[in-house]
Amino acid sequence: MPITSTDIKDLWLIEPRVFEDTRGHFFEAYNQSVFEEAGIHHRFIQDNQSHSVYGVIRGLHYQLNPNAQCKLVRALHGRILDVAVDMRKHSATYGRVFSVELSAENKKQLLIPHGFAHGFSVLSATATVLYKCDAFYHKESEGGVIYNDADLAIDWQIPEGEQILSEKDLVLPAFKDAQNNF
Ligand SMILES: Cc1cn([C@H]2C[C@H](O)[C@@H](COP(=O)(O)OP(=O)(O)O[C@H]3O[C@@H](C)C(=O)[C@@H](O)[C@H]3O)O2)c(=O)[nH]c1=O
Repeated sequence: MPITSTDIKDLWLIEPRVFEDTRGHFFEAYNQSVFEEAGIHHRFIQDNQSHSVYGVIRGLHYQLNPNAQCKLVRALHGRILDVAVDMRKHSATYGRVFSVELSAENKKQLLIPHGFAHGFSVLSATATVLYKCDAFYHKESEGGVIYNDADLAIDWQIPEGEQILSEKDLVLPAFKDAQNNF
């Protein structure tokens, strides 16, 4: 299960080793000891799953400290563009956007640490996304950044007229005004 660093500290890309045979395939979707060996120490305690149609953009979301969440994200079905934004004020990459396509086919996973906003867009007809979290959902700690923030300038790879967002996500603040205790 190769775990590779990205150009943002503590943000990791995981590509499981897939075993194919006449029956189909097998892979370890998560193995705590492999992560520990790579120096990544998180204890996942909640799994979330969502299903969305083409054009949906969910995000950008985070939970504030002390309820910040590390997330290990993958697509069980379909293709998504997964996006993480570094919100750690003292980080050398503060405000940097990282995006990667995660799909049922490429089986890639993104490990997003505390201090990041997270979102994704759905590139296929439908997509099912599963992410492990190391902290429980805490509604009062929820924070967010507007998906079309001018400074972040994220390309969600969905034409403007085809983007679908929740009412909640349409009124999130700009990156520079977002609540941030990271
Ligand atoms: C996130 C979450 C939501 N909910 C409830 C609240 C609400 O009624 C319903 C749908 O919630 P939302 O609209 O916030 O779902 P969604 O927009 O999919 O929110 C998620 O977006 C992605 C990008 C993330 O990174 C997640 O952390 C989470 O914020 O589910 C839970 O019960 N537990 C949870 O952990």
